[in-house]
Formats: sequence, C-alpha cells, structure tokens
Amino acid sequence: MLLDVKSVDKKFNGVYALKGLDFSLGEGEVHGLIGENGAGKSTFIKILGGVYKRDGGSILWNGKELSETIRPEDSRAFGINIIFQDNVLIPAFTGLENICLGRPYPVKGGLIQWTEMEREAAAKAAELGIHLDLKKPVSMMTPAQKKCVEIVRAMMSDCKLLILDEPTASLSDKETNLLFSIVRNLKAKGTSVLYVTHRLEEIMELTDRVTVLRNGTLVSTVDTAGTSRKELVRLMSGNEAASGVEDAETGKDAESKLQGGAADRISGKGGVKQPVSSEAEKTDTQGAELLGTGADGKIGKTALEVHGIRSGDGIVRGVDLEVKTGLITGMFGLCGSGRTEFLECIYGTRKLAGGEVAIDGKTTTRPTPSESIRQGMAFICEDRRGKAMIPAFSVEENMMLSSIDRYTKGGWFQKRAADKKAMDMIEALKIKCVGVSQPAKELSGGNQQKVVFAKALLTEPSIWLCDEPTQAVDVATRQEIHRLLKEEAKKGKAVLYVSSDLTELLEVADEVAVMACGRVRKTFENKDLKPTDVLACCYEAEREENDR
Ligand SMILES: Nc1ncnc2c1ncn2[C@@H]1O[C@H](COP(=O)(O)OP(=O)(O)OP(=O)(O)O)[C@@H](O)[C@H]1O
Repeated sequence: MLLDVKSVDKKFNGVYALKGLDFSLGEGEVHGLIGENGAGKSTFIKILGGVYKRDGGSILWNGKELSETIRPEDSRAFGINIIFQDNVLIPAFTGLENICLGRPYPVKGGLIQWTEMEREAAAKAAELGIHLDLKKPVSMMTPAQKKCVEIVRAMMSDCKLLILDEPTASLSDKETNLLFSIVRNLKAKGTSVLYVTHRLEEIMELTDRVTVLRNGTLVSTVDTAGTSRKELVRLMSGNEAASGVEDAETGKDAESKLQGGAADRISGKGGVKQPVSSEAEKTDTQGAELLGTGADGKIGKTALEVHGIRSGDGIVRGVDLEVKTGLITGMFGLCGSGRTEFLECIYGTRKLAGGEVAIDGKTTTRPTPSESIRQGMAFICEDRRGKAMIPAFSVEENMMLSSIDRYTKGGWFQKRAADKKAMDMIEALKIKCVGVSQPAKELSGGNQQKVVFAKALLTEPSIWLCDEPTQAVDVATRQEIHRLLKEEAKKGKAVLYVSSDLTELLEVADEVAVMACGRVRKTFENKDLKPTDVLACCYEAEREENDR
C-alpha cells in the first residue's frame, strides 16, 4: 500500500473531527472519499497535507511512518499534492507564473530562465492531455482552466498522490469530462488519486474504491463496482429510508419508493417529483416559518427586468432578461459564458458599461450592492470565501452582515434578538457548529455555505440571485435549499438560479435561460425540456461565435 492510515484522531477545541480513522490507498488507485457536511473529509486531507497535526494514530507512507509534525512542504516532498475546493491561485499572475510559484527557478547569468520553465510546464500539460494558454492571466481563465493550472502545478513535482477536493464544483459537463480524462490519465501513469466529492455519480464513474465517513468516523470502505449510489447514500446518512435511488447494480428504478431528501438529486433524473418524507416536511416547515409569511400572492409579475446589460470588461455583452415573481428562472451556460458576471452586474459588484436594471419598475443604470439589498435583493455568490463571508467573523456576525440594521435600535445592536435568530437558522439549516460565536473559518465548507444562505434568508429578500448556491453542500442540504427556494417562489418571490449542473437546474427551475458568449440566447419553458436541448443551444451559440 502507498498509504496506510491507522486509528487517526483529530480534535478541535476538545471535539473529535476524526476518531480512530483507518484508511488505505494503493498505487494507481482512484479512491473516493464521501460523507455529509462536517463528516471530516477536509480534516483528513489536511492531515495528509501537513496542514493539521494529528492527535493520535499512525500514517504509513510507502511503509514508513510519517511524523506527526510534518509540514505542507514535507508532504509535497513525499509526493502528496492537494487541490483544495477554493482555488488558491494568484489571479494577476499568468498560468505559468502560478505553476512556477514556490519552485526553484532555473537561473543563468543572474536571469530567470522563463523559456525553459515554459517548455517544462507545456510538456507536463501536454503529457496530461491539458491544452492551455499558459501566458494568460489566471483572472481571465474559466474555472476549468484554473483547475487545470492547479493540476499541472501539482504534477510538476514528483506527485504520487493527488488529492482533489470537490474538483467539479463549478464545472459544467464538458469541463467535468475533461477533468475525468485527466484523472484517468494520471491513474494510467500510476499516480494515485483521492477524490473528495458530494456528487455520487462521479464516484461511481471514476473510482476503484470508496470510503464513507460519518461524524468523523469510518463507516466503511467498499469496492465501487460492488456498490450503488443507493447504498452509498444509506452509508453516509445512516438512514435506511434514504435509499430511493436507481440501483446501479440492478439498474432498477427505485425512485417510486423514494422517501424524499437526498435521493432524488442523486438519481440524476431531472424533473421527477418525489414524495416528501416527514423529516423533510419538518425542515420545510421550519424553513417556511423562518422566511416569514410574506406571501403577497403576486405570481407572474415582473420583479426584475434587465435591458442591454453590458459589463465594463466586455464579458457580458448585451443581456435582456425578465425575472418573474412566483417562478424559479434557471440560468445555464458553459464555463466562461458570463453567467456569474451577469449576476454581478445586476447586483452592482461589477461595473456596467451600458444597459439598465429595473427592480419593481424602478430603473437604474448604476446598481450598487447596498441599494440592491435595500430593494429586496439577496445575492448568493459563487466565491464563498472571497466574497460571500468574512472567515474570521463568527457564524452569527456573518449571518447578520446584510441585515444588521434590522437588529439595531437607537444605535444599539440587539444582541439577544440576533442570537435567537442565528440559533433558529442553525437549527433550521442544520448547520454543524459549536455555537453562534464560532469563527466561520472553522466550519466545514458545506456548513459555511449554509451560513451564507442564512445571511440571505435574514434579509427576507423578494428577489434571489443565486450563483451555484448548492456548491459543496451534501445531498440532503441540497434538497433543503431547493425546497426553501421553491417555497419562496410559491410566496410570490422571484428567483434567478445559476448552476453549472444541468440536472440540478432542470429539477429546480420553471424556465431555463441559456447564456452563451455573454448573451442570453434563448429561454426555454421547463416542460419536457431535455438536457440535450439546452446543450445544443449552448454549442450552437459557441459555433456561431467562433465563425464570426
Ligand atoms: N480549524 C478548525 N477549527 C475548529 N473546528 C474545525 C476546524 N476545521 C474543521 N473543524 C470541524 O471539524 C468537523 C469536520 O469538518 P471538515 O471540514 O473536515 O468536514 P467535511 O467532511 O470536509 O465537510 P464538507 O463536506 O462540508 O466540506 C466540522 O465539525 C468542523 O466544524
């Protein structure tokens, strides 16, 4: 075995994040690691990467015991490289500069040999089947291209184990396929891959074995070929009822038996309405209570209208769109289509070069975030750590960021009322944390995303702008978020929902606007809509653009 982990423990503030974990990984093996939010996946990979020190147990690497005090640079020297959920590239640097960062620069006559480094990086990219303009600044790259830069960077040194944490979080199908072929390429060359994800279809397609964690402990390690998504859901949740997904072995469609919750998302079958479990109903009701009773009964009224929106940087190139109350308007586009930038233009975090935004008939050519919030807009943005939260602030402080004025009277912050609201949110969204004052940076990725969602809920918005709102959340939470937004729409709120996951979008949206090359190409009603219809529209737009 390349890696043999025995009885590893890790505690934070006296609470176990990992307890007695056993794990093994062979050379050239692709091993999946799954578990609900807060199960301990990131903690484990951070221990392997020398970011956290383990509190007990042993780790054998190629048969040799790794010291408890290994540092990230030691781990990299052993051949362990991690690509984290939130990318850590320097945006202003080119792909090549990022790849070379932290490596010894070849120097001749006092000059850095950039051509030599470029040759090396290009050769490595070609070997991995990655085609990339290495001279492009990272800020101009799509999420998929950034992921490729990180992979090339990891593989420049002698990488024996590549750890990928939620690598496809904002990649669309096309880019995901590219990533899969890179992983298969690595496996063929004998590199091991530890693949962490909430997307079980990826686990089934890519891995040899899967390890399931629950509450910091090992549930089981199973051969992928001998299991099914249904079984994996059951192992993750420990809930016998959470099993109504298509059984991979029998191919039998078990959706009719579904008890709601996680399973319908994993089934990968868009648009199937599922019976709701009593547990799910409870969460739904809690969510509805939290949202208040603000139903104004106005369905189908224009809540948000944009005309000819163009961004200053030329990414958004003249978008017209109408978002109506009572509906979830989905937006789909391939990476680089301008979907995120479009939402930023509406909200006011990206400069407009032209066009106007009208909220409830009130028009502006210069939206700003504070005015957008005042007008009832909430924005769940894609860049969680960078833009949606302040990691050093507590859970409660983050939740209150956009609604602090509601909890301030005569200049005094109403701490008790805010505490109570924050605690309600923790309960309703099942946020795994020690309490309202725990720093948000200490929460697992999925739980941080729930805090961001709670922050938006607390503003009681009438218009939701959601950019990948379910990224990094586990399957059950994904369902809860969908239910809350559907509930909002039912009450007459408007929702604009961007996702790179077409299956998810077809499950949640009433209509789907297709964005390509900075423009909305077409809006489909989501009735008998097939993924191929949407994709065909994207590809046709790209073709037309390339022919220009
Ligand atoms: N630095 C830290 N300080 C305190 N607690 C922490 C810290 N890092 C992680 N934890 C806690 O350890 C537990 C496991 O978190 P971890 O991030 O490993 O979960 P995860 O399985 O990766 O979840 P997700 O799917 O949401 O990313 C959580 O309860 C989390 O709050």
